[in-house]
Amino acid sequence: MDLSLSSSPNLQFPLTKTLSFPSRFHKPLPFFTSNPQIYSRSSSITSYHPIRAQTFNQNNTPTDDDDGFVLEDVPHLTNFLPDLPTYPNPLNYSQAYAIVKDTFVSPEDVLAQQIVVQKGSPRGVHFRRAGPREKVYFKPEEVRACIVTCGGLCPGINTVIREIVCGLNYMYGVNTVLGIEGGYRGFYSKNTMELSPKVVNDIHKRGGTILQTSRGGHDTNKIVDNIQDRGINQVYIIGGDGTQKGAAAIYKEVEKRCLPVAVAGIPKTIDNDIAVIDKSFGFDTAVEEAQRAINAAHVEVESVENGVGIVKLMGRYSGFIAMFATLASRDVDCCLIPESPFYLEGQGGLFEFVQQRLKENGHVVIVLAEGAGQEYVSQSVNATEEKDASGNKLLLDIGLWLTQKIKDHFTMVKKMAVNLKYIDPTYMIRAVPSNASDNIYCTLLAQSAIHGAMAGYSGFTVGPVNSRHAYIPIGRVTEATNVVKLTDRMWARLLASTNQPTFLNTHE
Ligand SMILES: Nc1ncnc2c1ncn2[C@@H]1O[C@H](COP(=O)(O)OP(=O)(O)OP(=O)(O)O)[C@@H](O)[C@H]1O
Ligand SMILES: O=P(O)(O)OC[C@H]1O[C@](O)(CO)[C@@H](O)[C@@H]1O
Ligand SMILES: [Mg+2]
Repeated sequence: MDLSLSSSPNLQFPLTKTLSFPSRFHKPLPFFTSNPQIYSRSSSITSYHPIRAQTFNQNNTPTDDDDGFVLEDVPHLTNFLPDLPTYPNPLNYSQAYAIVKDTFVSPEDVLAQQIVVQKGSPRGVHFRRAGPREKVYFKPEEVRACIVTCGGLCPGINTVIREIVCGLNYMYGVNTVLGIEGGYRGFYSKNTMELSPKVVNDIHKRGGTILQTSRGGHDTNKIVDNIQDRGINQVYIIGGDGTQKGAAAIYKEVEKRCLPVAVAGIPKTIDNDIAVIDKSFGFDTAVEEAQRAINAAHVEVESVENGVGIVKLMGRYSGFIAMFATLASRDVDCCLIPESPFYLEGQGGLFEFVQQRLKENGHVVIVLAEGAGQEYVSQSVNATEEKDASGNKLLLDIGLWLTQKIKDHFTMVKKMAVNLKYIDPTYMIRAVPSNASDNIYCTLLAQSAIHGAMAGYSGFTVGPVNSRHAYIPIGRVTEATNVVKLTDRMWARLLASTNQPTFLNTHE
């Protein structure tokens, strides 16, 4: 199966033409489509359509033996700049790669989205494998890269920044990397920070982001104007689903203006709510850090009579942190997440369960994701819907609400004194530096993003798909939110571990 693109870095273009950086008012070239005989490509990365790859026989005639193989490919700069010159990859001369057997990823390497398949089933969706390519589309000395961090914090952001700066420098000899301060709006409202391996050397030991972050303030035109004005030709964008949507908009504008600018997204979200990728960086650290809060709750409630510990963890729409922290801890009696509605009163309800555990064990620990039961809180406090600067709904405090409900129920209805301890460690678990495994993960993400940008890919998000890193079209990761699927086995594993109610009974 020939997966080479007429527009991909397969050494198909002569190295003769040098391309000057177009001015901001450069007239856009007509949209370049790749050779339809070889491949058909979606012109939009935001509305996402899977594309079927076509196979060819030796006479270059299309054949029909692709077994349902679909490649969801990422854009390449040559889509709209077909004459971009290429250069040998500097990794050819890198000591680090001197004895590596296969330094370069074959253009034919792809990763399957589904690895559990049945005999005879279609081969399904694939993504381009991340990694260094034989030819690059940038001269190292001409690269002016920038990094921006947007959205909420997450352990590991500084590690990604460090590894982009060091990777660009040590692997590709790039000396100019600018830090955009304060998120998207920093492009047009702040000065940049010069980043060198020396500047970023030990930032991975700190939580947060040395570049600062923000919500809102995404003005695509102003951002791209600024990219042009500063002569930036590689943009590394670290952030969650909102940020990746912003990255897609930047890519579209760059494409419209026909700028030789690679736009690479690195997915960041403590909630692990980004689709397609195996998990997001910082998530494991957050789960580990959450253990400390759960442990504290357990110690507290074990040491008193009728102790009820409530721990609130992050997770707006996705209860992954709560689910994995519960599974890891084994001190948790009940885990409540946004995906699984619960109820308090009656048979199979939370009150009944709490009472039963108090009777059996003398204490109970409840972990809840911040997005759980929002409908109850908003009803009870009659709240108006407030949003943050990015348009995300501001959540009401389910932890406080539940604490009060349990207290009222047991003291007033059951005439039973309970000892309630409510712990809200939400910001603590995302402010810590990343742990060892997340640091390694961040390094791979950064290096994969660099290889992709240097190879001329653009408008992509990098991330692991079935443990191997892939270049994923941005639209593919933003079209849906990754949530806990109650019908998958993992939630069943949690229920089997805690033996908590499923809340599936119709409640009276
Ligand atoms: N649809 C969109 N188009 C362009 N920009 C967007 C869009 N949605 C969000 N953004 C921008 O992306 C940035 C970050 O968005 P947001 O605050 O939603 O965080 P996030 O990236 O989703 O991260 P997290 O949810 O993990 O905190 C903001 O600057 C916001 O303006
Ligand atoms: O208060 P902030 O910084 O806007 O962020 C809070 C939100 O960010 C997240 O951590 C996602 O980044 C959510 O879990 C949480 O609701
Ligand atoms: Mg988000």
